[in-house]
Amino acid sequence: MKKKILFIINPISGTTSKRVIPEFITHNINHDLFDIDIQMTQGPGDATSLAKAASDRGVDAVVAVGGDGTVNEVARSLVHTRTALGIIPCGSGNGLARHLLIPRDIKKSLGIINDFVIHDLDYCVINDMPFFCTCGMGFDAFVSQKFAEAGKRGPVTYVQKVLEEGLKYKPETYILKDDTGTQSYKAFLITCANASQYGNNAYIAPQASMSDGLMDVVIMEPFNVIEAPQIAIDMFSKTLNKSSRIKTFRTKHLTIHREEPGVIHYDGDPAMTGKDIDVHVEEKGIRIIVNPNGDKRLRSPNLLQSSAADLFNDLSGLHDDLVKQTRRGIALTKLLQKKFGKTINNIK
Ligand SMILES: Nc1ncnc2c1ncn2[C@@H]1O[C@H](COP(=O)(O)OP(=O)(O)OP(=O)(O)O)[C@@H](O)[C@H]1O
Repeated sequence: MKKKILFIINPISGTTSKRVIPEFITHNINHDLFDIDIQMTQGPGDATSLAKAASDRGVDAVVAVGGDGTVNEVARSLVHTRTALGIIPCGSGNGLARHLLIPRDIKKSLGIINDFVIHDLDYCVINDMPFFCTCGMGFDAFVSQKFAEAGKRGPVTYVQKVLEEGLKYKPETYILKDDTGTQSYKAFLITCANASQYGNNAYIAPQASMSDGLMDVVIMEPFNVIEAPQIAIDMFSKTLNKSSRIKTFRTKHLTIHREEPGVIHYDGDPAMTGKDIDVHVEEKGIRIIVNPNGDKRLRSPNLLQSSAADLFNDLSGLHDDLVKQTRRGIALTKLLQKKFGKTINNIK
């Protein structure tokens, strides 16, 4: 018997027109294996209700044709059901698709749907909001809010926003609690990562896995202007875990307390929360059509990237030591000046 697939297209995702996509899907899907239906969303939230109705009537897979926002809207209706999530990446960031090594070439990503290899993978929940890629608070949530307000789409706008706002952003203090204990951090941002990247190959948690039952918690501590470019380079070279300004650990369940209520993001969409935030993993809670030929080594840094990151972080450590020693030197000089000043005054 043929399997049933519903394709849900978000016409405003990404920067290119989706007009020809229905025809493209109809031409390239394997009609010997699948009966398909294609629907366009009319507005935000539409993908969630369309996917829920499809899952309720026993459709085998719902394919999100869009970016991480569309994937999130579809996937939240499919968790803990038999209906699998498929992705044709057409957004601006495509974080989950990139993590899963699903190509942005529509013909190739349709080939993956035709292969129909399904894995049970993890997803996470922040308060009561499911996310599949990353959630966060601090600077990344602030940027996602600015991005949503800007109303424009595309990576150039996003980078422009990051650069404009990054210079003004003030770190906050967060108290993190998991089964190993409680720790307080002053942080520029905190990300909980189910998958490895924000999108656009910005790897916030290069070693995150969607099949380990754990999330990677990434704490980015405040950094100075000299360190900022290297942090950006590390993010795009998959070597952020080597940075001295990054603390990471893995857990199943985390609570976070911050001084004031504020904005968080889940899969790039902003939302307001109170001072207390709860994040947990739902192990193997969603079925996803994966790329059976994806080369996982592509998620690791190459030798050059890895060595460059090691070298910079050694230099950065040296710089910190020098700063500390200079501070100690200044303090010692002041002390000596005080002592000698007194002695000289006494001699006088
Ligand atoms: N027909 C529609 N008109 C307006 N907005 C829509 C429509 N359908 C869906 N949306 C909203 O569009 C938003 C953006 O979609 P999506 O995240 O898929 O694209 P993107 O932002 O370009 O990609 P990415 O998240 O990968 O950067 C979603 O949050 C969704 O709620």
